Amino acid sequence: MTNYPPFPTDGTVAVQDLLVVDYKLLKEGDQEQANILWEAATKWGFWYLKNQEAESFVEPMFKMGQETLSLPFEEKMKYWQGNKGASFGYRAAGATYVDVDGSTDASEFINISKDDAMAYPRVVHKVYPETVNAYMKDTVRPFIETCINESRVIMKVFNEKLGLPEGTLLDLHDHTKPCISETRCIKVPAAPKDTKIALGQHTDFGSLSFLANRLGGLQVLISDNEGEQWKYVKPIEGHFICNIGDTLSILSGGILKSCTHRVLPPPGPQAGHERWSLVYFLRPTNDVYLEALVSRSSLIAEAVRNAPDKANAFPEMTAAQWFVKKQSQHRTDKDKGVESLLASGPKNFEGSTY
Ligand SMILES: O=C(O)CCC(=O)C(=O)O
Ligand SMILES: [Fe+2]
Repeated sequence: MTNYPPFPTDGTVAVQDLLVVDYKLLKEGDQEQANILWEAATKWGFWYLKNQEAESFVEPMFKMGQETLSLPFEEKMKYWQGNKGASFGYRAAGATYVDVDGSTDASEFINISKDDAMAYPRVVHKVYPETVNAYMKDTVRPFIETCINESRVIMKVFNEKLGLPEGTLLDLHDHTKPCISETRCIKVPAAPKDTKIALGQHTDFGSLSFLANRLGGLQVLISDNEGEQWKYVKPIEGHFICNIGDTLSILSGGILKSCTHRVLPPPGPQAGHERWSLVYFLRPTNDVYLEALVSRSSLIAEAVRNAPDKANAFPEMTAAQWFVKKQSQHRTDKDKGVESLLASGPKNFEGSTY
């Protein structure tokens, strides 16, 4: 991919240093790495994963994303994710509000379901553009499979540290069952006009996210003695940026942290470059009921006892139902049909006026 200018490390922007977990050692059972992972996941919910095994698929995944998102708008809208809570397929930039003043995001996605990639050419949920299908067997599927394998190593550590019966978290994320896990390739156009926020603040819905980005822009909301502060996360080549999402935080009674984050246009000398990022979102199987696993771990039971406000905040529905609810929030295209969106054209979706 392009040779980008460096991420600014001269103190002009606030940067959050994340702990680095060595995947290779973690997989071999190294206790020190397990402790680093646990510290990162319980304090901040974000960490770098080095020596991860999916790196050879990252560039081809970006190529797939570039070929797909450079298709004409009308063509991409044939694969629209819709506005009824589904996620798989194409999502135009500007689909969500990022501020109460009505400004919208500037990120365009192609989302590919884990179930569809695994079953390809059989269709489980959705059909995709030819530019995706051409990469399905040699790139998309092995990328997802590698992320799943890595998630299993990480989940085993969490399972043990949380004192859960063996295999509990793996069962709740059984990759052979239907679920809403997906991979996402994201484009933010070069210097979107006046855009201050490329992707609005959010927590990830699912359990674990594996993110590869080349340019800065990702910010995490950190609370410390000085209060709350947005800090950039510096992309490091070959490293995934991993984070905990809401469902794993709920299941663990809040012990594992789901950290709020957002994306700004790239900072400093990186400004004005088109920004690409890639994520695999590992989510629970559809039927998992979202509540803390208090009856299976005394540690989780204690955490919930100590934070009763959190205990009352459980969604009281399954992962699949809650996802539909979350996906429907803050949408700009709520009541619009595909015809009216096509008639407005992509201009309405480019950049924001915030
Ligand atoms: O593009 C990034 O760096 C982060 C994307 C993200 O947070 C998301 O898609 O949920
Ligand atoms: Fe996110």
